[in-house]
Amino acid sequence: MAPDITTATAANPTGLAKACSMPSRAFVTFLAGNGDYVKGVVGLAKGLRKVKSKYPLVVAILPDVPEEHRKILVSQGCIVKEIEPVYPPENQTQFAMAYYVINYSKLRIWEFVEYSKMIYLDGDIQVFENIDHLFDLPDNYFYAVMDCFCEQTWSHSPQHKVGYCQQCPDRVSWPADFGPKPALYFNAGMFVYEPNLSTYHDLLKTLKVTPTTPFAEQDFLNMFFRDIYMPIPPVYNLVLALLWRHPENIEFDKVKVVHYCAAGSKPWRYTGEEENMQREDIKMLVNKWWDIYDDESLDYNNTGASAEAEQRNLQAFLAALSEAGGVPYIKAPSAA
Ligand SMILES: O=c1ccn([C@@H]2O[C@H](COP(=O)(O)OP(=O)(O)O)[C@@H](O)[C@H]2O)c(=O)[nH]1
Ligand SMILES: OC[C@H]1O[C@H](O[C@@H]2[C@@H](O)[C@H](O)[C@@H](O)[C@H](O)[C@@H]2O)[C@H](O)[C@@H](O)[C@H]1O
Ligand SMILES: [Mn+2]
Repeated sequence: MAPDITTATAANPTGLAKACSMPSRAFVTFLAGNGDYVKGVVGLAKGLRKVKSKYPLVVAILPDVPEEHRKILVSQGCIVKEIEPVYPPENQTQFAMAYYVINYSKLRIWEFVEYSKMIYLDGDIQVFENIDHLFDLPDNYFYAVMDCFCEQTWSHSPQHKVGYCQQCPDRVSWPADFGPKPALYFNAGMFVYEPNLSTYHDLLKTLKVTPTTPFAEQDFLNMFFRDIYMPIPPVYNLVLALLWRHPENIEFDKVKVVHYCAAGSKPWRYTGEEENMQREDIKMLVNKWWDIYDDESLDYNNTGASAEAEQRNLQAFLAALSEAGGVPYIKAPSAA
């Protein structure tokens, strides 16, 4: 019986991942608009290549991402998947940043069930050390790094008002008359998850009846996954504010993943004018991001990865064809 050869895609070049039920894994990020976040995604693609990750980068793009940006992403070896926007119920609240409304579209990545496990990374994240081992974390949990409530962006929240932060729960204890202490809360710029259709439909159904809140999909994901959320160390998602809010929680030299989410810290927009942006550690991290972005040796077409990928795909396809009773397949000697 010939294997069910599904449509070959960049992620599944021989269309055989399903037929061979290979557990496939990938990093995934999200890109919207025709602005400069595409630079963030290119930087991320090159950073993952620099750390020799075994897994591809999928980019979930909204329809408003222009063809020119899509071509750039494909030329950098990304697997580009267009998604439809997800809109929250009508907007009953002021988002911490007006553009956060588009971030609900991130929920579409639960539909990517051709992958058994994925690591989501914001486009303003850079991976400076290999984190492929996170794919081996036990299934059925939602792994992410705890956020911080100390920045002005949290001024709307009761915890900010009393000076409570989960990063240092003993500094100011949670007031008894505020009711139960809030559940641990993660930053949604990076998380390890398993795509799943029933979870996906449950997310969309629940969203329809959930009032919007200042941190948009991040608040929603924290509510939805609160029972299976498993905190992982901040080295996997350094929310920059921790450098000045909770330096005692950070071993700077051990940081593997940096999240350029503090105001003024997006490397491709960096001017150094905003608060904290003249710190030596911030300037060093912004330069490290640019070193990767500007490194042409990390471009997909310069790394031989593309030629290797083509050879691998051909071998896999011929093996499958042979298995399916097609042409006899004799493994070619490795070119190397
Ligand atoms: O105009 C935009 C705004 C956001 N994003 C994507 O949405 C993510 C979340 O937004 P952002 O990182 O700016 O939020 P922050 O982490 O800074 O709060 C970004 O990293 C991008 O991947 C995008 O592609 N275009
Ligand atoms: O749409 C809501 C966004 O909320 C989060 O960003 C915030 C949050 O981390 C605050 O705690 C920080 O103070 C702030 O700087 C930062 O921008 C996620 O990084 C982003 O991916 C996205 O979910
Ligand atoms: Mn971000």
